[in-house]
Amino acid sequence: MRIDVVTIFPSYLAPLREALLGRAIDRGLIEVAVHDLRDWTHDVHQAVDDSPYGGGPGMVMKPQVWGEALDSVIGPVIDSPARLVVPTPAGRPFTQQLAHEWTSAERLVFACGRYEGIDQRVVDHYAQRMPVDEVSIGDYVLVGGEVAVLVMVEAVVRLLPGVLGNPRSAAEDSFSDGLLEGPAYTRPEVWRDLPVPPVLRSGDHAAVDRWRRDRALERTARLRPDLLAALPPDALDEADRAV
Ligand SMILES: O[C@H]1NC=Nc2ccccc21
Repeated sequence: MRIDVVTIFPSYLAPLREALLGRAIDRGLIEVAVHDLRDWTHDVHQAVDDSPYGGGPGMVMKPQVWGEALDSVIGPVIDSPARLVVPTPAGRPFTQQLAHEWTSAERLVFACGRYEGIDQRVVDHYAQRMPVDEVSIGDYVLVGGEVAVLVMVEAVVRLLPGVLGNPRSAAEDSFSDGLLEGPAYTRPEVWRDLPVPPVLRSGDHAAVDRWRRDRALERTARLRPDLLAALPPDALDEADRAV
């Protein structure tokens, strides 16, 4: 998978080259290119934004600059293998399911908006030619899309074959079965007078699996009842319903 990010703060994306993602790049599992939007400005001030039509606070990013940048980065959009992703608080929610969908994309191109966003005609123009997703990572407002891109790239790349050491990890994520993960423990057996739940040291795998499922159901019911409500009817068996 090739990932391109266009931003006015390229250094914000430096973490993409660290740790797990950095290793995925080194191993050739992904290619990552970060582009400075200002490279496509032609004025001495390298202006990328302007006042909003209709008035109002803040600034809107100029369509011309974005058009030149995205044409250059995406290349010929006819039958382009790329998806254009525009992080915005006014977008559809980014979810684990969307992360899985994007793993089949040959290319992901992220357009990082700052200020009050990007002139809508940029999305409208490219949406006529290729898949464009306006996506939010949550109902709060960040200063720009760069942090959202870090979140989304990590969520997608970790799902790619070969990236995680243990593929079971991705299969057993929170949300993979629609529930939150239950609590996890490691040595020592007792820490500050707090013991590890004995069942986890019993060696009885069926009992451990049941215990973990019960804790996940309890945690989900307590913290995310919406996830429980969204489960398909056959997702919970009789033992689950007893929790
Ligand atoms: O992903 C969004 N969530 C919240 N705030 C944002 C601000 C700019 C771009 C994207 C987002």
